[in-house]
Amino acid sequence: MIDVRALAESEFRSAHDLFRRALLLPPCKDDAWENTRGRYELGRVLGAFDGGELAGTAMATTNELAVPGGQVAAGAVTGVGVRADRTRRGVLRGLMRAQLDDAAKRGEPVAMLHASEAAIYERFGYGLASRHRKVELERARVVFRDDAPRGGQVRVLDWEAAISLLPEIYRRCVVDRPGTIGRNEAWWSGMRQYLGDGCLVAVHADEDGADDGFAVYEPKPGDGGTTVDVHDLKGADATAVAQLWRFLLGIDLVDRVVGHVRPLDEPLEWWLTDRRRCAVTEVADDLWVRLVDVLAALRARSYGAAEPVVVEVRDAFLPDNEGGYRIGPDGVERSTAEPQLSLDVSTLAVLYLGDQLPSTLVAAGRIEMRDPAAVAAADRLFATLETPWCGTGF
Ligand SMILES: CC(=O)SCCNC(=O)CCNC(=O)[C@H](O)C(C)(C)COP(=O)(O)OP(=O)(O)OC[C@H]1O[C@@H](n2cnc3c(N)ncnc32)[C@H](O)[C@@H]1OP(=O)(O)O
Repeated sequence: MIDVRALAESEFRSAHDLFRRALLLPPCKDDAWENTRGRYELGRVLGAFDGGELAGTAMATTNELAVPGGQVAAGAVTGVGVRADRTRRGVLRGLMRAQLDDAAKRGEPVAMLHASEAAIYERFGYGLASRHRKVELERARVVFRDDAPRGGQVRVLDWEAAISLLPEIYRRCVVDRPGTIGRNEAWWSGMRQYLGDGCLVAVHADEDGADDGFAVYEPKPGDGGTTVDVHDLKGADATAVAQLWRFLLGIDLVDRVVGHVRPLDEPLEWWLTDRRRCAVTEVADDLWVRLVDVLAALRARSYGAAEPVVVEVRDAFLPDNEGGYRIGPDGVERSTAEPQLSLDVSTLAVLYLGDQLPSTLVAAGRIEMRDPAAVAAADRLFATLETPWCGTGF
């Protein structure tokens, strides 16, 4: 019999260590715990007990998610782990049940996570809502085109000097793109701990001297030359982002620059005279999203101009969501009209931020098409200008 309850603060560290062991990592050291404990929110850290012993844990932190045309309250789910000697007997299922029920009680329409494995979370209604890519560039062979955006100034700071600036730049400049989430103080101190001491920060200021972008990067010497790993690069506009890349690709003695967790639509290759110098070496899962309250979640985003479409949603894990929804540019309502499209709630999550169009998921067999005319309308409703991207680990 598995019992799930919210843990007391005094139990957080053992939950964290259990999570780390599940990820095959050693227990947390005292100083690292000091930087980590702030992420644990009382009431949102769950423990699953089997025979009175802690067998698994999952937590969520209160956050917001940018969706097309707006923001929605979203719990950021993390710290999910089950003891290796207690797996495959329903511990995670019990934790997911308690966590999604709690999110519903809090009135949080969306839950989100980064998944360790792609096969775990769909059964609980999560769908892959955004993806990111990795890019690798040989510095000596990169030349920026004359028409690539240019302007402002980049200055280099060490982490201690930069940390007072970055949260504010992030808050002001990185807001609209679907998939963006908030970064609180605890997140930034966790980031500091995660990064090595060799990390540096480049800050971009626009023509008026206002800071509007930053890159956190780490030069790493190795046998094949020196690589700069770009861990985090965000900017208010294309000029800030292009200028930061120009800076990183211009650092002396560097052989290779690797951008991790970059948005799929970043136009880096289009800024170069030879686009093949920017090698995309990986496209991977970014954010998984769960629509906890389908009506509220659908209402939180905007839609393109098209005829409304009636969509039937199936949701075995949270059956209150099941039924028809009329989705149109003027809003979303529950509907008892004959559905034109039918899909699982996890597939709706794939559409939610605009990463995939309905027509793609019809072709994939993930959406049942009852009225073919509805597919083109659904594409126009769900399409977004920017590709979704979270780019924030948690
Ligand atoms: C957001 C994050 O924190 S991601 C990090 C997730 N944690 C990890 O990857 C750490 C290592 N793994 C673990 O701790 C565990 O194996 C977990 C958390 C992935 C799964 O926990 P369990 O208690 O074994 O899962 P549980 O027994 O409740 O299984 C529920 C269902 O998921 C399936 N499942 C569980 N783990 C996996 C997996 N890794 N791959 C595929 N299916 C899985 C089970 O087969 C079961 O399927 P069913 O619904 O068809 O019966």
